[in-house]
Parts: sequence; structure tokens; C-alpha cells
Amino acid sequence: MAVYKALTVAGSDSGGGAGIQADIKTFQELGVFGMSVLTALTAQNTNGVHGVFAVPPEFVAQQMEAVLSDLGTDAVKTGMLFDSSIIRTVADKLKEYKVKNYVLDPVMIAKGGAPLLLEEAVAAVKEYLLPLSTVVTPNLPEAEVLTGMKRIETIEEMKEAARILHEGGALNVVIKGGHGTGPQVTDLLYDGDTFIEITADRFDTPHTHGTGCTFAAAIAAGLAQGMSVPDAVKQAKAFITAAITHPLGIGSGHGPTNHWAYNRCEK
Ligand SMILES: Nc1ncnc2c1ncn2[C@@H]1O[C@H](COP(=O)(O)OP(=O)(O)OP(=O)(O)O)[C@@H](O)[C@H]1O
Ligand SMILES: Cc1ncc(CO)c(N)n1
Repeated sequence: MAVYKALTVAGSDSGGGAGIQADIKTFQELGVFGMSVLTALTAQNTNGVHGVFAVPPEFVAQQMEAVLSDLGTDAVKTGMLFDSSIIRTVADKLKEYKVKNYVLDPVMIAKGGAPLLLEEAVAAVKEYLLPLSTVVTPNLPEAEVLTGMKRIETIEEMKEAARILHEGGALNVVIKGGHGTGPQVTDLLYDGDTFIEITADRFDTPHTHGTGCTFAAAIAAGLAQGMSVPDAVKQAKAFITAAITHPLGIGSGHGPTNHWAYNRCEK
């Protein structure tokens, strides 16, 4: 049996719905061996982020070396990276170990408004990570920050943002529509040539904590198994849609999605 491996480089969510915990659960459900490099610890629950404890960049490097020099990986996903020194460290290691299949989730702000990426680090994401990425997966506010566009709401504006990020070095761009409005939620995939719109009904729920992490981890799992980018993105959309539409209903705020649903609930 072939064993496929994926590595998440991200922050820990003590509440278990986002970050490293969401990624590992997603890898497991999609049949990929999950590994993790922690960039920060958050004291977090469904009501928000109560504290952040960043890992020194030297220790982030040590974790990446430990994993990549021994186990290796078929894909890497990055999430919360917090500051520019961690970003440079991660970029150096991705290059040193010639990582293929890199999914960049440019996590910036948690649902309650807490910063998960310092402002000083935005330029480093663009300079060091975007050009290495196989797929970048910004939500609408993140796409605005990365492109400098004032407003991204319509499909035409999403297409323009995707073009800018592709020119910035990403091989493929997925602009996620979760922060939009209307009865449907559309994610837009662009490979520099063709646009693919992937649409689902918008599910009315407060339990959307960690949707972005889960979606990006699912893309990484598909790529690790040798799927094409469009197939991995479509599978990820099906995975997150199942996770959102079968809520667990736990916690008093924005609860986690249901990572079991894709494999165990009726679609
Ligand atoms: N209410 C919803 N109903 C159905 N799908 C949704 C809903 N909200 C988000 N999604 C889907 O979830 C995925 C993540 O999108 P979203 O824009 O929420 O990411 P995000 O803001 O980065 O998430 P987070 O920061 O909470 O982890 C996308 O595929 C999006 O289409
Ligand atoms: C650790 C962590 N990473 C990412 C997010 C974004 O959902 C979060 N809330 N917490």
C-alpha cells in the first residue's frame, strides 16, 4: 500500500477546530499521513483567541529539518505563520528540501478579529512564499490585503485578484467566497489560463471556525495523493461543504466544523 504524507506548518488551536488540529484531522480523513510543524500556540476557543505564544524561528527550522530530512513529504500546507522571521525560515526550508505541492493559506485574522499574522509580515508572504506556492487560498479580505485592491465582491473582482496573485508568483489561485453574501458561495480557481467557478449553497450557521484551514489541508491531501489541482480543489470543496452542513454544535461561539462528515454522513 502506498503511503502518502502531508505536512502542516501552522499554529495550534487549543479548541481543536482550526490550525494544526483541523489540518491533521483532515489529512487523516482523506487517507494521508499527517505531520506538523508548530509556528505558534494559541489559547483559543469558539469565542476567540485569548493568547498567542510564537515559536522562535530557530525551533521552527529545527522541526522542519527533523521532518523533511527523515520522513519527507508529498505536500506541505502553511497556515498561521505570525511574523516575517518565521516566514523567511519556512521559505528557506521549503526551498532547501525542494518541496513540491505547496499550499499557501495566507491566514491573517481569526474570526473574532485577533491578528494571526503581524502587519509587518504581509510583504514577506508576497516576497518569499507566493512565488513558491502551487496553490494560494486567500479569503476575500486576505485577497484585498495581498493585492491592494480596495474591494473584492463580484466574480469579476475575484478574477482580477486571481490574476494579480498569479502574476505575483502563485501557480494556481483559489479565491474563497465564504466572506461574501448571497444564497450561494463561490470559490474561484485560476491557473493562469482558465477560471473555474466552484459553487455550493451557502449554509446558514455560526459554526464556521476553521473552514479555511480545513479547505487548504484538504487540497494538500489531494495533491499529496497525486490529484490534479482542479480535482484536489473540487474534493476539498466537497469535504468542507460536508463539514459545514453537518455541524457538531459544540462551544458557545463560532463552533468547529465536522471533520467526520465527508466520510460518514449522507451527502
Ligand atoms: N456558510 C457557508 N456555507 C457553505 N460553504 C462555506 C460557508 N462559509 C465558507 N464556506 C466555504 O468554506 C471554505 C473556506 O472559505 P472561507 O472564505 O470561510 O475561508 P476562511 O475565511 O479562510 O476561513 P477561516 O479563517 O474561518 O478558517 C470555502 O470553500 C468556502 O466556499
Ligand atoms: C491557530 C489558528 N490558525 C488559523 C486560524 C484561522 O481560522 C485560527 N483561528 N487559529
